[in-house]
Amino acid sequence: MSTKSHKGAPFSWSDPFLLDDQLTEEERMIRETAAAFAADRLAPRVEAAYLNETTDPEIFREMGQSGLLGVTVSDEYGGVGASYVAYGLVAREIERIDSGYRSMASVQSSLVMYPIEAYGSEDQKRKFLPKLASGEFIGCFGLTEPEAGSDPAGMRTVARKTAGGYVLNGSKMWISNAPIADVFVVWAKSEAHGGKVRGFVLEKGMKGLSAPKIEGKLSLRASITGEIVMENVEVGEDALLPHAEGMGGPFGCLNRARYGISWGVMGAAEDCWFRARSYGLDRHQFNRPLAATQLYQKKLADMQTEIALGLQASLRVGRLMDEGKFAPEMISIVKRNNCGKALEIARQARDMHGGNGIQIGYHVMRHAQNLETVNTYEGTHDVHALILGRAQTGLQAFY
Ligand SMILES: Cc1cc2nc3c(=O)[nH]c(=O)nc-3n(C[C@H](O)[C@H](O)[C@H](O)COP(=O)(O)OP(=O)(O)OC[C@H]3O[C@@H](n4cnc5c(N)ncnc54)[C@H](O)[C@@H]3O)c2cc1C
Repeated sequence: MSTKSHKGAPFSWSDPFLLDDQLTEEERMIRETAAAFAADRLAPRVEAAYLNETTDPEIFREMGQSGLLGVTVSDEYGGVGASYVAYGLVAREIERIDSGYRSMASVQSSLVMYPIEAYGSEDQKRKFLPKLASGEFIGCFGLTEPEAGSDPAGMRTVARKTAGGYVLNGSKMWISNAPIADVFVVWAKSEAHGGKVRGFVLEKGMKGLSAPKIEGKLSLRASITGEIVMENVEVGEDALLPHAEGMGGPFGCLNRARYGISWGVMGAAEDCWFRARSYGLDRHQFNRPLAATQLYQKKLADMQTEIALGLQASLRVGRLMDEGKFAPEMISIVKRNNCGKALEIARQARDMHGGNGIQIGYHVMRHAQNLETVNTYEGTHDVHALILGRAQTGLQAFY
């Protein structure tokens, strides 16, 4: 008998395409754990952290205890061994509270644990991964430099060969978690490998290694950012990530983080959308709720549409990643689209809150400020357009 209904089903305004039904039991459980963690542990902290520009390192241990770090990393090394879709769902729930908290977790999972698992030696995996998964160690990822942002291949950090290993010199800029990090995954041009980019795992306390905080950010204020300064940092051969050579190494990590961001920003956008809807129902002007006006409803409809489409697209890319069938350009589509749309939604929600929208207690302006960074880091909105333009024309328009 056909199961097709001609009557249609009830419409769920907050989950229009029934995303929840497309998840496995395990994915739903992980999402619920992340949502409870975000509500209980992150939401109560975020206003003070943002206003005072402070990052509590304890959050990493709390995330670790809740199984939110290294979601895709094998359980043999302390990770959760779950799907990329589960990882995306965690990012969405954390970023519903703040993009800074999601940045802290993304860096740890995709930019530090992933390269150690994918490119590291067995010794490196055993030494670092379990402690990164538990949050005992905090990690950071140093690719960007003062003179090399969108074009990381222009980096100046060098690794020179010594008798027992390497000596590193250079500086990295805009590095999330750096001032509080124990483990530094840094990328340098290695003279011993024909100038090819290689990854190194440095540890806090090494002579010549420092990570000063960058002060005065007006965005991502709950997530600490710093420089990494390397002045004749001597490391043994065991600091080299043996299985990555060339820009494919850092880009492999960035693909994972960018994918997670595409889900994360939809969480921030959903928070803005839900708040704008509630505000419009409560707030009366001209003797009726704001939400009763056509313009207000049109804005809510735009938010709902973009979020529903963005989440479906990220889910599709996540499933393809889990099947090993993704291409990096797919990630450019969802990173670029979802960040741009989330930023527009947050700005719109700020406007819909009127004067209250600029207050910390209404949250929407904090999301908008944060999303300015998220639209820029991990490949700017325009640089992802160039990646997609190249893929369809065969013409490189970067220079
Ligand atoms: C808060 C924060 C946290 C960060 N965390 C990290 C981290 O943990 N690790 C890390 O390695 N990096 C990190 N970054 C760095 C981030 O990835 C870079 O800022 C980003 O890649 C852009 O580089 P840039 O700032 O040098 O800008 P630029 O590359 O100088 O770009 C400036 C503008 O020029 C445009 N542009 C650049 N090239 C072209 C082109 N060919 N054609 C047209 N337009 C172009 C860009 O789109 C942008 O609008 C972080 C940044 C911030 C702000």
